[in-house]
Parts: sequence; structure tokens; C-alpha cells
Amino acid sequence: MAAAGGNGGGSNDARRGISSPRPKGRDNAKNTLCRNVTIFGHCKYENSGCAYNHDTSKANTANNTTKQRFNVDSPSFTPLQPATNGAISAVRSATISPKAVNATVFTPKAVKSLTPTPQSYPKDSSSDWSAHDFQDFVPQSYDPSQLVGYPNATASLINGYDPFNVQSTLSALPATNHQAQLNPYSTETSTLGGAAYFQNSNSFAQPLQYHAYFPLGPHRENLLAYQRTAHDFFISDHLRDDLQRKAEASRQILPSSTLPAQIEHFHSLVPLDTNNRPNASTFGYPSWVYKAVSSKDGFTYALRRLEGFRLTNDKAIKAIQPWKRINNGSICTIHDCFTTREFGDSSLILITDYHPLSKTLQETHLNQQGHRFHGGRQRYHDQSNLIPEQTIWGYVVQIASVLKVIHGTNLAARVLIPSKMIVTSKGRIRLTGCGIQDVTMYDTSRPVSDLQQEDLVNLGRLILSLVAPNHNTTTNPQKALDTLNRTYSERLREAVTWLLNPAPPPSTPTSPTGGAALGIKDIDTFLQGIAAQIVTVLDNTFHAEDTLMSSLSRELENGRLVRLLTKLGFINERPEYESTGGPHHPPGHPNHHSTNNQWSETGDRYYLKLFRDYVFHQVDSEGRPVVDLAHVLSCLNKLDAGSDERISLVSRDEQNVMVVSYRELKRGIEGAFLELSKGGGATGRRR
Ligand SMILES: Nc1ncnc2c1ncn2[C@@H]1O[C@H](COP(=O)(O)OP(=O)(O)OP(=O)(O)O)[C@@H](O)[C@H]1O
Repeated sequence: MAAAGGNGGGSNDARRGISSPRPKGRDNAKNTLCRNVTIFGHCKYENSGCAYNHDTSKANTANNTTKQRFNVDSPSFTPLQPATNGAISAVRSATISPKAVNATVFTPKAVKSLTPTPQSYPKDSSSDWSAHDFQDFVPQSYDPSQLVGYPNATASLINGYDPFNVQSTLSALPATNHQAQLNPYSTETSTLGGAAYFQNSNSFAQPLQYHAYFPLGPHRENLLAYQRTAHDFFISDHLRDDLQRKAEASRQILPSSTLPAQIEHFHSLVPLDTNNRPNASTFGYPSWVYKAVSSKDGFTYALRRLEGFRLTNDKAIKAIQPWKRINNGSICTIHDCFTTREFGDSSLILITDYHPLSKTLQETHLNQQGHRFHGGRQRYHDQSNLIPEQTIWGYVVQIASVLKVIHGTNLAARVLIPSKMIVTSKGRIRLTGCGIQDVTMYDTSRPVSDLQQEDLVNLGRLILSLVAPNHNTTTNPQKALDTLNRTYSERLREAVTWLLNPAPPPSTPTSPTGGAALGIKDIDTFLQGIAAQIVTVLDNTFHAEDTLMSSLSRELENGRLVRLLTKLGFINERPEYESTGGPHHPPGHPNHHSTNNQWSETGDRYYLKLFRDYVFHQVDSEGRPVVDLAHVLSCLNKLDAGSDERISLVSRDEQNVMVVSYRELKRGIEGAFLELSKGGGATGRRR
């Protein structure tokens, strides 16, 4: 019987459960067995007039059979359909030749223990045959014990399982899951048989193509599918520039500074104020801001100094304690507060997080227009200088969110003015002056509820100062509101009006923020009133996060390459090993080398040396250096992946050409690096 054909030309088809007619053998029917065998060793066309011999005993009469094949009485060809669950359909089972039961069962070499003993089936039981009664072709090196997720799978089912064949996978799933759509990338293990299939999905994981970058959007549109720009491999120039400038600012020092060398455990002070004018209007004392490095943890902090402050009550300094517990993204986290005489006076120092290159809201939006909060009356006609409403709402939502936390901790921000809010990145602001007045005005402190109400009014004024900078928002808020009315939405005007006005009595009917109808004026009510804007701001934040993740993913692969390059750098042409051919080990040590070969001229290291030339030192036909980033990235990625692709490495004297695969090179790197690591004594000696 032709079942053995599963091991020959039809094996692949059989493995995939595909049976395709092959008319090629038709004319040579006498000597050719049927190739239309299905996975069950049975020709599906046999009853439909298949031209081939289905048994060697029929071979001699094959010619007669073939002559009668096609005539008007021939039954039409109807391909058999596998049952929806992947098992053989009842129709097919019913048409299997009874002789099939005597067929020699194909036994793949690697599958021994799980191959069931062949059994005979009576003719009338043929309709009960099902997939698990027969063996499919199983690749020889395939280890059925690797099959996971089918704790109840029988050995015969395991034999017919091909993990890379979706149909096979589906057919192996429990019957209730057959109709379900299988998502091979889903990590959801609780539904649709996922629990069974992904229980230990690592067993079947195909080798990841680490050398193949998969760039995430946004993409340039005028490139062909295979083309990449160098920018596709790195974060955007704008973001890199921003981060590098921030890093540079963080590390900046003033070598010939007249500032104290050390304040407590903070050193390397650098002033951050952009002007030298002492301004006592905010805190009652001139305040200065410095960046300094902590010798305790090495991090950089911002020090706000209140010049000339004298502590009269020891308890006052403790008022900062609850502020240390405020954890919110829209405030500069407060770490410590103390007094010092290092500046030659008595100063109060507040330690907060440092955000490099930040500017205050005042500097960002108001200073360049010549305005100052609570300041003059310049005309402000240029509409293009208007802060977009979406930006304003972004600020409002951030401030409201931090106020919720502050008020929830029974504190009040007290300082909600543009010069005490820093913009740390696009659209991100943080409060900087909080907590100070709790210390400086400790003895004259007012009820917190009053201060919290004042926070809301101050927030309203802050918005007004941003949207109508040429009006004095303290003395004449109505004019500023009129300006707001002309240029911004009704919603913003309602919010500002609500913030500026005192809480209405409970009987007041409707109000913009709803809560006012109940006579409540607090930050929670305000947040409810601006819920729609919060959702919009949240969505914008999600988009910004997506963009950052996309940028981050580009750099993800580069970390791998740096590690690889580092290893290559460690290995290639080490001068200290030139006479020994390897790390120094004392005689008797298992790794002791008695040869005098040079380290980089022997073994795998020689390939690696030539590989380095191949990657970095190629020259074109005219001897000019090839400086091609794409070539370097491609080579290093293939090396990291251990690809089977081969490359020709040419010796420096051009007398030898070696063909090696990336896989061999990778193995060489691992081996050489391991050897180096073990020879730490020798390298340490050199250093
Ligand atoms: N935590 C911080 N991290 C980094 N820079 C900060 C921090 N706090 C403030 N700055 C920066 O320090 C500078 C001075 O801040 P400050 O609060 O004194 O503002 P100002 O405009 O000088 O206000 P004033 O006139 O009231 O002193 C600003 O440029 C501000 O961006």
C-alpha cells in the first residue's frame, strides 16, 4: 500500500494534512503507485476513478483501468472536505478501502514509545475511524514530549500534531474550542483554549528574528518597503537634543563660584535664577534657587533659599513634614528643609527635586510679552501670542490634580502664581513654592479651609493672568474676564468665574460646575465640573506617551548592539596576550597556554578580528573607506541573532578567504569572552 509514501515525495503534503492530485504519474501507471495518498494512507480519488494503482496486486491491470477512466459515466470529482474540527470527515472514512487496515504503519524514527501498536479494524467499523487511529508523518527530530497544553492528548494525537500547522493546532484543541478564532499572539490564557495552548508557549517559540528591526510608526511615506533611514534606528533628533541638553545642564558646575562650597551635604552649587534682582514679593524674603549635588546619594537637587529668614519657632520647620509625603506629578517633590548660615546670613533652605532647564510659567508665556503677573497694562493685540486653550486646560487639569492631593492632605498650596510653577517639558508644569509659607508664616497661620478656598481663587486668577496678561487680575478681574470671553470658550469662562466667586448659597439653582448648586466649593466639585476637559487632557497624554514609547522602542535594539560591540572591543587584538595567545594562567592551570601564538591570530579570535575588518574597515573598489551605518547595523544584528547566513572574511594579506556563518562568529565571541572573563587575573594584572 502506498502509505509508505508519507516518507517520500508526499511526506510534506501528508504532514500538513494536504492531499493534492499529481497527474504526472498517470501515464506510467504500471510502475507508479498512487501519490494521492492522504495522511491516512488512502487515496481520496480511489472511488472517484483515480488513475493510479492502489495496490501492487492491481498493477498489472492498471492499463485497462486507466482506459475506462474518463467517459460520460465517470463520476464527477468531488474533493473531500476535512471536517470543521480538523478530523477526517465521516464521508471520507466511509470510503476507505478495507485493505487499508492491513497497511504497514509508518513509524518515524524519532517516535518510538508513543507509537501505538497497529491494530486491525473490522470492515464495518470503518465509520468509527477517526484521526487518532492513524499516525501522521512526524519529523524525525521532533520530540513529541515537547507537546504542551494537551494534558489529555493521546499518544496517537501527539503523533499527528504539527505545532507550526494552524490546522493541526486547531484540530488538536479540545472540541469545544474548534470554532474559536485562535490568536497566536494572544497572552490571554483563560479563554478559547488559550490556557491549553500557551501554557508553556516557549517550547514552540520560533527563533526570534532579532536582527530584523521592526520600526514602529510614524513612518516616512516616500520610502520603499525595505528602505530605512538612519533616523529609524534612533530617537528623534529633537528628543535627543532635549535630553542631552538637560543632562548637560544637570552636570554643569561653576569652577570659580563665590557660593558656599557646601551646604549641609550639598555641594557644587549653581544659581538657577535668570536675573539678579532680589524679589521678596512672593515669600516676604528674597528667594534664590540653586542646583546642588547631594554627597549622600549623588543626585542633583534644587535648593530654594530664603535670604535673611530667622527661625523663631522650632516647630515651624516641622511644618514641612507633611509636604514630604505629597506624591504627585505636578509638584516638585519636597525632600528637606533646614536653616543655614553658610551664605553669611540666616537663610531658610528648601530642598526639592531638580528639573533641568525648566522655566517658570512666567518666563515661558508672560515675560517675552513684557508682562508681569499683577503687573502693567500693556496692550496685547497679537492673537498669535495667545496661549492655545488646550494648553490652558492642560495646566488647569494638572494644577487641579495636585490641589486635590494637597487639599486631601489637609494642606494648602498658598503659592499659585506663574513665577512659582515650572514648565519641565512641553505642557508639563510643577508647583515649586509650596510649603514655604507654612514655615515662614507658622505663627500667623490661618485656618486651612480658608487657605484652600484661597487656592481656588488663586487658580482662577492664574488662568486669567495667562489668558488676559495685560489686565490686573487682582484689582480688575472683570476686564480680564471680558478679554477671556472674547478669545476663549464659554466653558473656560464658566470655570474661571466659578473659581473667582465665593461659594453660592445652597439654594442657588444650576451652575456651571454642578456642585455649586449645593453650595459646595472645593477642588472635588471643580474636578467634576471640568471632567470633559480632563478626559481630553488624558487622551493627549496617552498620545504623548505613545510617541515616547515609539521613540524608546527605536533605542531598544541599540542597547543590544552596544553590549555586542563592548564584547568585541574586549576581545579584539588584546596587546597583553600577544605573546601567550590567551589570558595568562599559571602552568598547571587548565587554561594555561604553552603556545606562543598571538591571541588575535588564533582560533575563533582570528575570525573575529577579520569580522571586525569586514564590518568597519571595508573599502570600495577605489580603496576609499566604506562608511555605511546600515552595513554595520545589519552585520551586528545578524551576529547578535547568530544567523546562519555566511559571509566571506578575507585575511589582511588577501591570501585567504574564510567562509563563516554568523552563528559560528557568535559562538566564537561567546567562547572568547568567556575565556577572557575567566582570565580576570591576567587582565587585572595589566590594569
Ligand atoms: N525645582 C526646580 N528645578 C529646576 N529649576 C528650577 C526649580 N525651581 C525653580 N527653578 C528655576 O529657577 C529659576 C528661578 O526660580 P524662581 O522661583 O526664583 O523664579 P523667579 O522668576 O526668579 O521668581 P522670583 O522673582 O519670585 O524670585 C527659574 O528659572 C526656575 O525655572
